Amino acid sequence: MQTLSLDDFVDDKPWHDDTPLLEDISSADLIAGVRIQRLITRADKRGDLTVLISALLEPISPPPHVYLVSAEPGSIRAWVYHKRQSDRLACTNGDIRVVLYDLRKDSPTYQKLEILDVGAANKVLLTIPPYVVHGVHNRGKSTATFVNMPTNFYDPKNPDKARIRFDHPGIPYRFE
Ligand SMILES: Cc1cn([C@H]2C[C@H](O)[C@@H](COP(=O)(O)OP(=O)(O)O[C@H]3O[C@@H](C)C(=O)[C@@H](O)[C@H]3O)O2)c(=O)[nH]c1=O
Repeated sequence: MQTLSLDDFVDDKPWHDDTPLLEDISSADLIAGVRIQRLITRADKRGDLTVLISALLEPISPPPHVYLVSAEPGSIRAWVYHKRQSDRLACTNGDIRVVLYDLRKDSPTYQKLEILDVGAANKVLLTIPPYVVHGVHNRGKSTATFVNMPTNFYDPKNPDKARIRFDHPGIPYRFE
């Protein structure tokens, strides 16, 4: 049997398909600075692959920190905002509602509420800029996961996270 060498491997051929990678889901009335990009899943008989973020088509701020959140059915993570980082939530499974609220007094969308239902039926990369208040609710009957690829690393000695209770009356949304 001839000894296998690296040269015996065959390089993948270039390929292209018409499904745009990370296409913006245009919604003119989004809260200022929020971005929603559609995630594309490519499947084959072995399973599937979904690109969560890529610098292929445009420069990105490379994520210095990436983590996976598992949300139990009915669980609520709200309300939070970050002062220095943008969150980049890749939601690809489950039935997740992300609620955004703009309390930036100088924002053109000040006091705008945004309700986004994402996950298996609407796979997205959601970019949430600093100071935009957000909450995440797993409305499904099974555990859901999402990946966060924030623009800053998380420092336990100086967590960049400000919170208020999920049912604060100052935010015009009730998690049910
Ligand atoms: C963010 C983070 C938290 N942790 C720890 C802190 C804590 O013990 C546990 C859970 O962290 P938190 O309570 O901050 O995570 P949580 O409040 O569940 O926040 C998550 O939910 C959504 C709404 C977000 O906006 C993200 O910030 C995401 O971190 O994990 C890390 O070890 N590394 C990290 O990068």
